[in-house]
Amino acid sequence: MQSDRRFTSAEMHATVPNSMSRQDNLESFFRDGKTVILPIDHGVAVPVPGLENPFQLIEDVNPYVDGFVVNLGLALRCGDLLTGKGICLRTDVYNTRLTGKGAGSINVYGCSEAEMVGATGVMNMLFPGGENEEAITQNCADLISESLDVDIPVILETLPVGLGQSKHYTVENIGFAVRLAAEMGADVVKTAYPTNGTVDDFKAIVDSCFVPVIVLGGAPMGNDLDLLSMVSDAMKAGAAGIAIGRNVWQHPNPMAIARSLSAIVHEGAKVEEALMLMKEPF
Ligand SMILES: O=C[C@H](O)COP(=O)(O)O
Repeated sequence: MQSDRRFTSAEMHATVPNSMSRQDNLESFFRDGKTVILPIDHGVAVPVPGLENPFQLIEDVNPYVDGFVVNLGLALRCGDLLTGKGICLRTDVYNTRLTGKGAGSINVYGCSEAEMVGATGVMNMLFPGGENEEAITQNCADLISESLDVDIPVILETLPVGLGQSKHYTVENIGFAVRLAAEMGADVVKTAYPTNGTVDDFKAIVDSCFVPVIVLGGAPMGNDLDLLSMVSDAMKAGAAGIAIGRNVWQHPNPMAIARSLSAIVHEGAKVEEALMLMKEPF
């Protein structure tokens, strides 16, 4: 029952200082140097069929996921569901409908809210070349600056122009966006696999980034082969893992696709093996 997940009023107002080092916080997301993160923060931006019961989803995919990206509302109501996982608090709202100016991102929370919910990371959007680039870039800088005081690592989700702008996700633009995020001080850079990019193209991007790079999935591909191949290519190129949301929780079988993605990321499974695994019982 969702109501079981509500904190009491006292718990909701209890700020728990994060006493872990920045590195320990960062490592909460990684297993053997790789990570499978499930973002479930999309409710601030797009319709979310598949996320009606996030509590059940968290339980279902738990064995295959190392960390979650959540908004404050859910983080406050998850109780101990996220225990043992990396918890990344989304600190901006990226609903373009709120800004009315295309690529939106408004900083709404910071590291104090992250501490309140026991988060081990925070995440903001960075939209180089986007309409609100100036404010969004400054928001990211402010978040990074604040994070240095409390040692909570920052994952910057860096996407040329904005969310869902795949025609702008060229090798050149993704390369710039990734490097920009790293230069600004991101601990981890999350981005899209470049449109029409080869493994070598992405490898050059990852190699020229001095912090781990993880890839997102975008809108549902509707094709397991395409999704698993993209992830396999990203890992071959040296990515540190994935933060794939809609292609998991809007998949007809979220547990199965999460298990197959984890097999590629953590066990180096080939695409064909991961596809076969989709058919295995649990
Ligand atoms: O935090 C949410 C990510 O932007 C999106 O993840 P996704 O594109 O894999 O659904």
